[in-house]
Amino acid sequence: MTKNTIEVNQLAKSYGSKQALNNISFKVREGSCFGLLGPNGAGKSTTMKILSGLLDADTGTVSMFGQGIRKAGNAVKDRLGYVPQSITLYEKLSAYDNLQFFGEMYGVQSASLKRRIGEVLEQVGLADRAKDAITTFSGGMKRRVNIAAALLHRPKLIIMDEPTVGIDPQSRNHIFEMIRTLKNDGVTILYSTHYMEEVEALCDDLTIIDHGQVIAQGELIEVLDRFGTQAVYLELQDGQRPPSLPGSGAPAQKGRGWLLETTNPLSILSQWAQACQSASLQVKQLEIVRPTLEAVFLSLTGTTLRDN
Ligand SMILES: Nc1ncnc2c1ncn2[C@@H]1O[C@H](COP(=O)(O)OP(=O)(O)OP(=O)(O)O)[C@@H](O)[C@H]1O
Repeated sequence: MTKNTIEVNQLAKSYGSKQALNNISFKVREGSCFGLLGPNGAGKSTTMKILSGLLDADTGTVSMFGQGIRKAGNAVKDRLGYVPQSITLYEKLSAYDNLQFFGEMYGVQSASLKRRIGEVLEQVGLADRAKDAITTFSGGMKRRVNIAAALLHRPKLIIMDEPTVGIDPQSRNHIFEMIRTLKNDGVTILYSTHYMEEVEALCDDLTIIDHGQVIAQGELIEVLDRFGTQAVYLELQDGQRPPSLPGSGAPAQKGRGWLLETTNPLSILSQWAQACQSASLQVKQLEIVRPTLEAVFLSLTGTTLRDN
């Protein structure tokens, strides 16, 4: 039977009259990467702070590694690494010295700390910058050191609050690779973001929250299939317009081609193939495409995620 590393039950939290979380529940399977997805202000950070023990919920329960977090205290904290949204590093100190500080704070044995700092810097791709002051680092590199700090004590669960906000593509790729490696090593990851494509690239399961409420959750593929609409993508030579299909609505332009949402993609695909052949149009690409999370969010809320 699958074990759950986290079980969140009916969690609610208000700040004054502002209800940030309205009875949210979800489960994170051991060894999975779980996406907590939602627009700005949805309640992601509030959830993660409660899970990390930095904030108390008003009502609801959280268990980790099979224990209620309130009672378990340090037994849970020792196995948890938390990467906050804001970067918390000493700018004038080197990456190595920062990690030494965090290692001591996390209680890493001093005999093994030096080796461990070398390992985590390697993991985040910054081994060659160990002796450089943080002030000389790019935003993305700082974020990677911030992540390295949370890995020092070899946590079995890592909670990451929007680790890729405002960073360069190279750092983003490093973070993605690192997450995949951690997952292969059996570490459970709770990953919060408002970038849909990151969840599509990294996560096995997800919960989408909006205004403090769960609006969809499950396995990624299952959520896409349950809430999304399939579509057919057609791209023609030299940006030609696609032939119109009677009774099928207008396709939307997508990149260099056109996307037609449909409940019967096979029929649309074959109608388009025949129409293009009859009209001697040169097809560059014609395929059935899975719905995206962006489309799922739009269909559930009527708004796009980034515009919120
Ligand atoms: N300390 C606070 N005092 C008052 N309101 C708060 C506080 N922290 C968060 N909120 C409000 O609670 C709601 C949820 O905020 P939260 O930071 O959890 O969202 P989020 O999904 O993490 O957003 P973001 O992606 O912008 O970080 C928002 O409306 C926010 O303004």
